[in-house]
Amino acid sequence: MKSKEGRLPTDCPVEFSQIITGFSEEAKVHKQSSQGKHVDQYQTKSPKSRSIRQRSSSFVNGKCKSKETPLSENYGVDEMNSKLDGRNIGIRNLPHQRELLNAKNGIHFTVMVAGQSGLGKTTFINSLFATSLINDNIKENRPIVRYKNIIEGDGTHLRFGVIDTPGFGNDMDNAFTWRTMVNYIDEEIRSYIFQEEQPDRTKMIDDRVHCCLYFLKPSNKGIDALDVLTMKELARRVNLIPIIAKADLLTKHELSIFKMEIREIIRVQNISVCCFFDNNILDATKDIFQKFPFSIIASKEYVLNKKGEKVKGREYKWGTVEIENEKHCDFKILQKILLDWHLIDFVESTEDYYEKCRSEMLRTRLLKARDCLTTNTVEITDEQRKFLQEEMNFEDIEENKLKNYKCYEIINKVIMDKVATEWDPEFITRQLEAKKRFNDISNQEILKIKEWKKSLFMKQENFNQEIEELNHNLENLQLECQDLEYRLLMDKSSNHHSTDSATLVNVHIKR
Ligand SMILES: Nc1nc2c(ncn2[C@@H]2O[C@H](COP(=O)(O)OP(=O)(O)OP(=O)(O)O)[C@@H](O)[C@H]2O)c(=O)[nH]1
Repeated sequence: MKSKEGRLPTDCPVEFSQIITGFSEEAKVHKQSSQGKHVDQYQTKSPKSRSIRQRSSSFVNGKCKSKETPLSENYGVDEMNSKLDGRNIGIRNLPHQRELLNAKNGIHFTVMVAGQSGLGKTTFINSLFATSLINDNIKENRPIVRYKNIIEGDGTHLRFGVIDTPGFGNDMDNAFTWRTMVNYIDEEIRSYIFQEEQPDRTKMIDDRVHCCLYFLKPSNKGIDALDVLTMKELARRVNLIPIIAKADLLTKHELSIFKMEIREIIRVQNISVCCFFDNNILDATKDIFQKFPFSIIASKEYVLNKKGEKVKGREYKWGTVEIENEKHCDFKILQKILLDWHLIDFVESTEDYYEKCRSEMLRTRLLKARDCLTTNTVEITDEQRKFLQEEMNFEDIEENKLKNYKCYEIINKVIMDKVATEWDPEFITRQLEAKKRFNDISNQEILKIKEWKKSLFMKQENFNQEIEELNHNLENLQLECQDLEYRLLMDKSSNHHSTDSATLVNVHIKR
């Protein structure tokens, strides 16, 4: 085995090769059989490799199709199988061909580690891959950090990616912290959909997340609301595996009570965790379900166990815990699930989810193209408008057949990225909050204006009253004036009259 790319030291994969023994042994089988010698897939020397092979081909889309029965028996077409040059041909050989194809193409597997800061995500990943993939001394100050590596062996390769979410939940306001992870998962799916539309698909980058390990605080006080909300959102998009971190901080009794509590919260909150462990599958995995949620102890230190062996673990005054001891924690079983038993299931189920997203996305692009005719949110040319009006039938989009591609061309990645931002719950909530704040402020201002108007009206009324009083006074004064004038006239006229009569008297006397 050799390693390229990433930070994995070249000597480390020796341990890693032990972890993925099944993977490399399968690769050996592929090599031998491709050289012309038939190797019965159910008769390989390693019983472990045999069980892996049986399980891998048993699971399709997360459901059990057939357990150990060869495909040909299922279909009753044994007669269709014949031998040519010592090699099986026909339907019996199809699963083998499929495995050859997988080995040739290699497997992409990306796991995200989420959960609140300081729960041992980095330590766990380094323990899981038995290497220092993530350098915990130089932690990057970004919410999402991606680590990539390739393990090659016997003609096949496993490209694995790890997405770390350092510092999750450290913000003052964590209401939308989960969006960073969810946006990342959505963006990778969206990017892959658009990459598939490119003419050259050989250089496609597949960064889709296949599984998310969610680290829960070891406590006997339930789960934080932030964890419940984040798990709910993640579980809608990815295979979610909740795990109890730092299980060495709980006693056996506390751990079993906490496990029951988590199971109950997950049930009540309707969080759809990874479905490979449900009860319609093999007994071995049924047993795994009893262990769910897995309790993990991680460590980068080596300690001496009771037998004096050097093992990865943690040392306490009361004793030593070994991370790979199944009696101490579920580390080993989780490692087998991730890198061995269910590796193919994770990839297959992600493909299923991807297909749903892809068809949903294409449908959305058609609807968005239809909206171009009624709204002007997307700028289109006159020619495009004419095409949408005359050539497209938006009532029955299936009828348009290949004409739909013109709509996909109009509603491109740039537009869909904008749509994704507009549909972002954080954006919508912030927008609603801003609208509410605006309404509150404008209501307050309207109230102020109303009061101001009211006081103006009152003032105006007072002024009017004053004016009325003044007018009234004026009128009275005018009346008084008139009266006085009249009296004056009267006085004058009476004086005049008396003067006239006095003059008359004088005239008479003179005569
Ligand atoms: N007791 C105990 N301590 C652990 C365990 N796993 C990790 N630690 C310790 O917890 C501390 C934090 O571990 P990290 O791996 O850096 O935690 P993290 O989740 O990656 O932290 P962030 O990157 O800040 O999100 C380190 O001192 C580890 O040694 C465990 O299983 N048990």
